[in-house]
Amino acid sequence: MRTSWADSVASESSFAANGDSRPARSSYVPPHLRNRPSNSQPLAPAPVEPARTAAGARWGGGAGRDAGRPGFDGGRGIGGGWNSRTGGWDRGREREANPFANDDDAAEVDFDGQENSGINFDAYEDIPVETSGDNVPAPVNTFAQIDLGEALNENIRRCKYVKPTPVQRHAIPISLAGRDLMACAQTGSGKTAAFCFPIISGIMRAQPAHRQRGIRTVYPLALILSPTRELSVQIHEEARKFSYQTGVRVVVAYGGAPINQQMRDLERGVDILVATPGRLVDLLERARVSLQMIRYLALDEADRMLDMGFEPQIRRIVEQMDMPPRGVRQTMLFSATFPREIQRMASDFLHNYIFLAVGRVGSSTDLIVQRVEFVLESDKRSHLMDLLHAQRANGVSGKQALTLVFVETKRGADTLEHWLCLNGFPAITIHGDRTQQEREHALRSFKSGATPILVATDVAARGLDIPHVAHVVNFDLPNDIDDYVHRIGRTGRAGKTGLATAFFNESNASLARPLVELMQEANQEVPAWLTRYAAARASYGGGGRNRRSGGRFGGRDFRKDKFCEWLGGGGEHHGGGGAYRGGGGAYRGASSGYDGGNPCFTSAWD
Ligand SMILES: Nc1ncnc2c1ncn2[C@@H]1O[C@H](COP(=O)(O)OP(=O)(O)OP(=O)(O)O)[C@@H](O)[C@H]1O
Repeated sequence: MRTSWADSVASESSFAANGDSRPARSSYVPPHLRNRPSNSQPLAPAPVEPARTAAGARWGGGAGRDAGRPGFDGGRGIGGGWNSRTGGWDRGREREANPFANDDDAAEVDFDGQENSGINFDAYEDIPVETSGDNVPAPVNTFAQIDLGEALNENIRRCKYVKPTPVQRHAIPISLAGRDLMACAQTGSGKTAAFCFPIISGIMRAQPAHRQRGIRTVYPLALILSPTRELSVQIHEEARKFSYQTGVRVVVAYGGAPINQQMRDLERGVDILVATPGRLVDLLERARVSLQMIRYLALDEADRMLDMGFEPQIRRIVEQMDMPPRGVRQTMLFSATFPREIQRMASDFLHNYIFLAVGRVGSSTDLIVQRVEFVLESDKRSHLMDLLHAQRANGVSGKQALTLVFVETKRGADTLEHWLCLNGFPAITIHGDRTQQEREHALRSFKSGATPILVATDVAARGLDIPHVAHVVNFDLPNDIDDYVHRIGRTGRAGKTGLATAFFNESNASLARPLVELMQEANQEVPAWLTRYAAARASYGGGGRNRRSGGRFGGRDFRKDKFCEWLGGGGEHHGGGGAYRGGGGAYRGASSGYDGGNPCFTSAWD
């Protein structure tokens, strides 16, 4: 049980905001069950009807993009007529809570004095985009150019999305054409919608599938996997907005929350299942979920999902259960980073896929001012204090801007939080030793501004879309440059600007070189002392662990490297002998061979 001052302040303010005098812990409701109408009945198990979501009237027949995939009923082709679908919610459409209901409340939170320049996707206009693969569908410029269906278009309007972001402009037509996709695009650039829109629209337009019947087993049509519970909750919330009143039902399942509740929710019908791998395996083993009907598989933060920690679970889910094989299902992998080794492994899951790279690695970093300061371990706390004081002094009415502080260990997070609170800075932590309730409470308290400093381990590094984060501090730098990219990407999202400060010392020497290169690519000012560190490292041949996932771009299709190897010219690309590849010149020089004369791949510049 948390007892810190910050917690009590945050909990009090959140109770007050809810007009609720009961303590949150005793009234805990999992996030996916919130926002239901207050008079909704307790969730009694609904009559089990596994085929229900497929049974309603769906789109009329016609040749669809899935037509070529065995096992799929035909859907309407793109541009076909749209009818009202009454599948997922046909027995209780009136009970579908409005997922936009809380948006106005959120807008009322007073973030005066914090950076909020509004959505400015023009900032991404001149971002280079590269695609490779066979017959790449052309990008679109507007949502109107894509026939997503009126209900989904209405939700796009409700989300206030005026035009698609670069990754959406390219990825949506690719996915709507039924192609497998590996997409690498900057943090905060709208990847969630890029995979959700085609899935929702595809389910809406397809003929009802003949689903299996099981006693209590459900048969989702789409599976979205993400590495953390909070990210799954966030994707679920987004997907519910996108699918509001479309008849497509989205359910979330993640660890740390009561499984019985999640099973009851699943029994009410599921078209799209958003899940963390561990909880999904549990549900599969209990035969509560079957993957037999999966048409769409999306892995968010795909490089993380396929790294050593998660790979066995993902292989089990995708290859060893009852999911249709690649080529039959459609598979979409998304991340801001895609190391080459992971791409190679990921290709096991894909069929004749298109690789899409939008911008540089972490290239939202043009919007994020990156600073690196040399700070000895023993000076870190006082240095942080200086930053926070300065920030408070600069904020309107002395308010603390939302600041996310990354540390390496869970223990480190707790001690830093305690110390900050003792020194008058309201802080709260999120890490793997906290209960799920504590984790969700911490996020809510931070998002609302009640506790403006969140001390986090890498559990909060990926995917979380927290508006108004003004400053990310890498109190402890990560060992891997890709982790740095994701961490700083918690600010400077959706076209806004942000600030990222890193405390660097001897113990981070292995990161010097990739950090310098990343900063140079993002037109950041690199301190001379850091360049010297990087040069010293290079002369030792160090930095092998931190192979960047691409040079100028968010990623580089590893198939092209393979092609160059075959031509006998691959050495340069790999920085031979395991040394960090890139260093600017060698890599960039090699990229001329990358674009030209490759008979296997088309390459489109945007
Ligand atoms: N077309 C759009 N117009 C306006 N806002 C958008 C658009 N698409 C997405 N957004 C908003 O941009 C923000 C970032 O989107 P999202 O979380 O999907 O980014 P991401 O690319 O998945 O980031 P990360 O790599 O950190 O996971 C969200 O608040 C989302 O609502």
